Amino acid sequence: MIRIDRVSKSYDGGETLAVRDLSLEIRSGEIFGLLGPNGAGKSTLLNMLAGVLAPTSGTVELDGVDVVEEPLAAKRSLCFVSDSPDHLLRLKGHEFLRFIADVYQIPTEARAERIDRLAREYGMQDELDNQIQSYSHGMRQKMMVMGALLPDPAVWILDEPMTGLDPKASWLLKQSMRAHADAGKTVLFSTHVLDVAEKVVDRVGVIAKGELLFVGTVEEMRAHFHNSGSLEEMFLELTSGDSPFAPEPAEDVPACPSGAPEPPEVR
Ligand SMILES: Nc1ncnc2c1ncn2[C@@H]1O[C@H](COP(=O)(O)OP(=O)(O)OP(=O)(O)O)[C@@H](O)[C@H]1O
Repeated sequence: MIRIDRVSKSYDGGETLAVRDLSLEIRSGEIFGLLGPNGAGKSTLLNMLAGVLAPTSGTVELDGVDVVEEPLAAKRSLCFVSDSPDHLLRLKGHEFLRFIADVYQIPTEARAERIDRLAREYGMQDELDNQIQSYSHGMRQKMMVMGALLPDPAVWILDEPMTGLDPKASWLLKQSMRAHADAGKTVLFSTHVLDVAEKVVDRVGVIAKGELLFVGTVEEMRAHFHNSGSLEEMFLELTSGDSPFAPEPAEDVPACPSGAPEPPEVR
């Protein structure tokens, strides 16, 4: 489970407020999709959850462990795929995966079998002896995803994980996400690919200008908007400047359209 309590993050000495007083709980056993336009604050939020960035204020807990107060314990319970798969580029594929296995103390007997299985699944068997810097963008992304799948931690945080993956790898990743959540673990990912999100998520959160505008299932979103259309249509409606949910509304704009039922959680 991920608990985010009144988290804010500013950059440039407070000039840019990337995440604003955001609270959210993501449950064990669910796949949660974080959606939002460019610059909405998704990566900033995910980096704070992963302990890469410190919040300016507020707290984050992973399975009850505070990410700032107990960084090592928190990191042990999570794997993070960032949106720039450019880490440890000089390592060869198998060195990178062994490094991950060491960090997460995966027993020797299990690691060879898991690395072999992941490499076969993602079609990377012939690449493991090559340096990651020689990989294409999609191959780097596959390697980062394999690194996240290897330790099987309680929480997966994936920042735009489908970007650059070929259809088979993308399908495999979706299957793995479902299996992970069905095993009672937590999967949080951000994406711009709304038709993928619609198929895979249990709940979505829509963020714009650092604020959460909606949290709920796609069905709840449809009921709220009286819309039988796609997630994409509702997303565009929700994040358009005209939306009553758009951040920083004029003071006389109501929080909900009149006559519309209250959504499960609208912020
Ligand atoms: N290192 C940084 N220094 C200053 N401002 C930053 C930094 N990183 C992000 N920002 C700003 O914070 C805001 C949120 O950016 P963030 O990268 O979190 O958005 P995002 O939703 O992930 O965007 P995208 O979908 O384009 O990846 C933006 O206004 C961005 O310009």
